[in-house]
Amino acid sequence: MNDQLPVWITLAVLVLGSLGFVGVSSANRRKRSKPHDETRSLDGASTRTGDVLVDGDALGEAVLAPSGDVAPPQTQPTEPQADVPEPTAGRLVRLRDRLARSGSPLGTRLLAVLSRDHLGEDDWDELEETLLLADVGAGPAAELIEALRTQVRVHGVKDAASVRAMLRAELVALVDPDLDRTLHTTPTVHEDGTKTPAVLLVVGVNGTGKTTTVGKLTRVLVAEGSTVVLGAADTFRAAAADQLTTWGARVGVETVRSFKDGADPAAVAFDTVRTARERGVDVVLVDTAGRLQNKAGLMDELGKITRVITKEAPLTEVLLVLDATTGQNGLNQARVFAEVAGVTGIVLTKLDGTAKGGIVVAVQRELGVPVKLVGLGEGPDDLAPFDAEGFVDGLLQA
Ligand SMILES: Nc1nc2c(ncn2[C@@H]2O[C@H](COP(=O)(O)OP(=O)(O)OP(=O)(O)O)[C@@H](O)[C@H]2O)c(=O)[nH]1
Repeated sequence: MNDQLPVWITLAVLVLGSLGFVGVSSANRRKRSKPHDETRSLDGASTRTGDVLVDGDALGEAVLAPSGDVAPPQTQPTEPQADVPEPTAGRLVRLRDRLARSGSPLGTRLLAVLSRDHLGEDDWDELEETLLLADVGAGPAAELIEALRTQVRVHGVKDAASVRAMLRAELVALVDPDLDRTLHTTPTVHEDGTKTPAVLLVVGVNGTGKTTTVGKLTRVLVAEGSTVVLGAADTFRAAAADQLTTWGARVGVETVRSFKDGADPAAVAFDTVRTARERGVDVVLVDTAGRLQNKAGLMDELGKITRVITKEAPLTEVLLVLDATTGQNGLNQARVFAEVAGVTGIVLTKLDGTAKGGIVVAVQRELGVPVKLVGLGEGPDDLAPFDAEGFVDGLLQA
């Protein structure tokens, strides 16, 4: 036995040593994983966050209301500021490249016909057809043809440069440079120094690009020096809130959201605006679900969201997001939203994916609301403030 003592001692040391190693290693793992398991919410309350919450496991019980369908909205902590968004000036110039890639653009075809030596009835018909195919709409197309006919009668068709100048002037008039396209994002600062945030509600049919637009617009506002809070009131599609949170986190902006599927979107919207007020934030952007079940349902949902928001702060903009590639079909759906939501501006997305730039004109005419922003791609900074001259130059130079 005594002979074997050193062997036993050596074995005991080895076993204890390896146990010790495992213990330290686990402790380190726990330490490393702690930030994922527990962080502070905007309210300073300790909540568990991270991948687990996104997966929506039993953790929900810790952060959701114990009973009832409506979950209290949660604020999602953000990662350190990572991106520096591009300035917005000059972004519309990209339209030219994007249109050039979309094949047989409107401007090129119009110029080709107008540059012919003697314009006969067939040529005018061809011009009108080109405008209709580009979704300009029957009324505006007829108006433009009439104006061009008058110009040609008075001045004649001369060199390419004057044809282009004539077409440019008439297209700019059609798109209407006098419409007020200001995006109202300025908060109201009161005498006592408190602030009422500007509140922008973003509505539209699903898949048109609402969440992406809110994300891109957040970047624009951050680049301009505003503080922003996002509200994920699209509680219909769980991934929409995750998507929005990611957009915000990339520029250090926080998102108010619920972790319960189908939670009341109005509750999320209300909490977002209240959070923004309490924190003295400049702008609130509220993303909504695009369910167009029926007009009454939509009216109920958007009506309720609007009512609860306005208890905290007036709505400064209701932006209708419209997919430029859906043409007349999209317009019909947009009309329903415009009727129920009191739309103040249009965001025309996916303009990069269509040669039919004429939809800008049709949309403004049909809805009586100006296009304020255009989406020119899927990139984070592919959102441009819209102006008539820049847009027409894009069409004609493509
Ligand atoms: N090419 C292009 N794609 C865009 C543009 N804007 C959005 N998209 C894409 O359109 C798709 C739908 O965008 P979302 O932002 O999820 O649309 P949504 O309206 O929020 O959809 P729901 O949440 O289902 O209502 C995504 O793949 C976006 O990348 C744009 O201007 N150009």
